[in-house]
Amino acid sequence: MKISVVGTGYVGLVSGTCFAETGVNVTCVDINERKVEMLKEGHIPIYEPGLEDIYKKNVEKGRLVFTTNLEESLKDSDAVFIAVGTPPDEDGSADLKYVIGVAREIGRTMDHYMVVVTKSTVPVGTSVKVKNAVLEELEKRGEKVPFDVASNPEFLKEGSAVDDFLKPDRIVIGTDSEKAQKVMKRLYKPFLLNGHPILFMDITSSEMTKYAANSMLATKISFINDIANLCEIVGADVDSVRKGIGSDVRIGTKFIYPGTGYGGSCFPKDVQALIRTADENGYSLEILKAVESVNYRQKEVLYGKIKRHFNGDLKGKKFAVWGLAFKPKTDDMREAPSLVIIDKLLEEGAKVIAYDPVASEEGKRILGDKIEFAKDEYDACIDSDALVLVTEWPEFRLPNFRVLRKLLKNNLIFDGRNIYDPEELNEMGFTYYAIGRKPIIN
Ligand SMILES: NC(=O)c1ccc[n+]([C@@H]2O[C@H](COP(=O)([O-])OP(=O)(O)OC[C@H]3O[C@@H](n4cnc5c(N)ncnc54)[C@H](O)[C@@H]3O)[C@@H](O)[C@H]2O)c1
Ligand SMILES: O=c1ccn([C@@H]2O[C@H](COP(=O)(O)OP(=O)(O)O[C@H]3O[C@H](CO)[C@@H](O)[C@H](O)[C@H]3O)[C@@H](O)[C@H]2O)c(=O)[nH]1
Repeated sequence: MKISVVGTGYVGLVSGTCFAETGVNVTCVDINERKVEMLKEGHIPIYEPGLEDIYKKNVEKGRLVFTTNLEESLKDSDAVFIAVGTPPDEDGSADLKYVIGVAREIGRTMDHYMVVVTKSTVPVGTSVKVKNAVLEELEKRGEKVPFDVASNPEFLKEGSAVDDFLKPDRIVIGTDSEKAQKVMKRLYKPFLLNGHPILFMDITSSEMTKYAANSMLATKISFINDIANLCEIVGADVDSVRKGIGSDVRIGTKFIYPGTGYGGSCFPKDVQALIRTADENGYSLEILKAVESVNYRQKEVLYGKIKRHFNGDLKGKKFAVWGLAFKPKTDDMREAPSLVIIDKLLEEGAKVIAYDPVASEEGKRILGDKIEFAKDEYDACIDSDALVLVTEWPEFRLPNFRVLRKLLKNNLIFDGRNIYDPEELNEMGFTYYAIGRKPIIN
């Protein structure tokens, strides 16, 4: 089979590469010439564990190619996947200009039957817009090229995108065409050998499934963050409570880790977009509105602890921030809690020196010389007043606390992800603040 994937971001590049891994011929298309050049020269523009190996292998085999020319990519394709960005518009709704722009270009250039698949996260009704955009362009050409549309939301997570794509929990396909179903079934069969299902449904339900899934996950996170804050007030330990509730299989252990609020390019914008869809349809999604406001508040919780510890005076203090990316194993800083915490510290006249194993370059691009960048996690702590852990990279989990005690001016740690053992830090004489747990004061 042969497919085109339009957009070579986290979703497009991972999807295209993983499809190539099954033997499909894949052409990845992007309008960003620099990105396409990089990819042609053997460099991946994003950090995603495991991607480089299969990218190199499939490029060598000639099954994975890159271009800026959509028309050329569509030649002989059985399907074209639209995987471009859908950033939030000013009012919170998803901006569809890139998706519809690509649909129009497909309509202008396609010359044989194919399935036009929307993989970007798009609100209910978008596949109809995609279909109409293609039809309008075909009409302008005065040609009748047959095609079907399908909605195929993507559920991969950054940091484990390749694994998630190769071993999905389920594949969701919305389409009303049997022919399109057959093409999609054929393409996805190699990923479902683990017995996980391919779920066919109507297009509207498929589009809704993506937003409902992300909103449910965001709700779990805001719920546990709210509970964590209450635990602190009443003297409970949220880590015990998390384990206590998570062992009930109806609740489950995943996505109930409290922290500094959810970030990234998906939850914040998708929760907002679903609230907006409901508003437009005369319905108010009360739970999601609370999820959003709890998350907004949560991003400032760690900063609040820092400010209170220093009795409101942060002027001239220096903080070592560990972790800039919105989560471990990615270089993505979109909506990262680190940005909120750093901004707040700088506003109060504090200095920040940050270290991230992968996102430091992205940090330099976004923050410029507003903060300093350390060469490693220990370097960041030299003469800092406190360590502020924001992103739980694996290499931050077991630092040498004896060394930290020597480097830091005060034995003081603010842990935004509850990764350290309070008792161990107490024994070592640290003052330790975490989320939803009693502080250790030494
Ligand atoms: N990042 C994730 O983890 C994730 C997971 C599931 C779903 N999604 C959804 O998938 C979509 C893409 O997300 P992403 O994170 O990969 O975005 P991204 O910003 O990383 O990449 C989008 C790419 O599309 C390209 N593009 C824009 N217009 C184009 C055009 N007309 N022709 C060709 N290329 C074009 C851009 O240059 C860019 O490289 C979004 O709707 C997002 O919500 C993202
Ligand atoms: O228990 C948890 C789990 C996650 N987070 C935070 O939630 C955010 C999002 O994390 P995660 O979901 O792992 O990463 P994403 O790459 O944003 O993936 C989400 O968004 C994608 C884009 O739509 C979906 O495809 C995925 O299924 C969905 O998990 C990050 O800031 C995490 O730190 C928590 O605070 N506590």
